Amino acid sequence: MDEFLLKFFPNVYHKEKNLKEGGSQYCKFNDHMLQLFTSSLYLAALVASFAASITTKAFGRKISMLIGGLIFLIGAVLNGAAMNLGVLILGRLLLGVGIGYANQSVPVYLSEMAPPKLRGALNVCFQMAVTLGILIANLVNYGTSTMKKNGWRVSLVLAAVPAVIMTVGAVFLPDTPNSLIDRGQKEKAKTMLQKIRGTSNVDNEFEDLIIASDMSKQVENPWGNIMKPRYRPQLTVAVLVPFFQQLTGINVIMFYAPVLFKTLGFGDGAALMTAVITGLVNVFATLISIFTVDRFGRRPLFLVGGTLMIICQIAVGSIIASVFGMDGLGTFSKGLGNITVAIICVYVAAFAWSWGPLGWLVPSEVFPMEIRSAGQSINVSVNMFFTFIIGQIFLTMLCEMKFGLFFFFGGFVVIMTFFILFFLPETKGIPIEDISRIWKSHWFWKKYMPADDNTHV
Ligand SMILES: OC[C@H]1O[C@](O)(CO)[C@@H](O)[C@@H]1O
Repeated sequence: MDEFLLKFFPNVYHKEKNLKEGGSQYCKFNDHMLQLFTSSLYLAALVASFAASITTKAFGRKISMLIGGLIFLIGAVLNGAAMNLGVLILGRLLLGVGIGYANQSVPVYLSEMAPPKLRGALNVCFQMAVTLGILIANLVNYGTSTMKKNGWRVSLVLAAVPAVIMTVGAVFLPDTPNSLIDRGQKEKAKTMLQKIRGTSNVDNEFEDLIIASDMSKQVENPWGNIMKPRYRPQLTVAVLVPFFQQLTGINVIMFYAPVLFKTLGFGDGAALMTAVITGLVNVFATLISIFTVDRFGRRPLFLVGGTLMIICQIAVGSIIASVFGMDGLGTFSKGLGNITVAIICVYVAAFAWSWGPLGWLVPSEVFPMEIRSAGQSINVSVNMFFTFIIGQIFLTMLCEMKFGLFFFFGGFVVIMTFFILFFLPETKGIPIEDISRIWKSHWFWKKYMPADDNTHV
């Protein structure tokens, strides 16, 4: 929104206005402060996810959600009231801390509360909520962009709504049985398990939870443990899957869709509307994942999604190259602009049934108990780190690499699709306690598996 740019990023505003008469389209939004504004949130989230793992372990999942909600609320209010760039970025950092706490505690909470046979679908619901949030934010931006004054303030302060829901919700949510056992409250844990399973017959599951908790307490140093050769496959997944998820380039579309569409020559309103369309596609394609992930498995979703993404990235890169060339001079015809948006929608859909949800699901289901907490922290922090990197350098990359940027991300999707093909075993339908057998029978990873070792089962 012009009013926002003029107030906080006047350089970007003037550069954009001057360009209306021509000049390179690739660099008009290249501004380090604008990128810092976008990406500072993820840096804060990365640091907070480690703090959250300590809070979550010591005080329970709901306390972490409560802290996350409250800090997010303060961030939203600061952002809406910001009078200068410093306060704006401070608010953004607090939003990040809230997100770090939420990302760490909510998936753990969900998977501990879920009955085992619903765990996959419920886990994908986490990403479903992420995509719904993005869509609502895009709609809010579309609505507030037409306000004469202070549209940006309304847009930013409305982040307080989910913050209040989360804070109040956390007060009323019960704690998970796993967390209660971990904190020595066995009786309470059993009553809770009976309540959430809807039956008094929970002895077997309760026994398993006690054993799992005892086992995890025996592991003195999960961080040292996860570095052992026998956990190499899991460590590889915990690092590479979130890294690859971000290197699909999805957040270029999610963060900068309006900017990208403006670069393609759409007006302000049309650019925001197009961002709403990609947001809708994102939500509906995530639904596809919920309904197919336990039927077809993870690998087919990854492989079909990856292949489609590669095709779309090559197509978008080629179209932009043909219109803007190397010097960034040129204008999109209406027809070609629409075709480009359609291709971007296919790309978003392919991501939303594959790397989006599976980027969270797959790492969370491959760790044996004794390294689960460490593995999950690695997963979240690698994800946040690369979200930060992409947020921080995208506008500069677009300016420097031009249309080549799309080939750059497309190249990464080629690599990750081959990684899935050769190195990721199928985890569909395998009970989490038996998960180590997928590595023992894998052509590559079996060499890391001690044949007679059962401690990690
Ligand atoms: O749906 C897109 C969103 O999904 C994620 O890749 C994972 O939650 C986010 O980084 C991104 O903004």
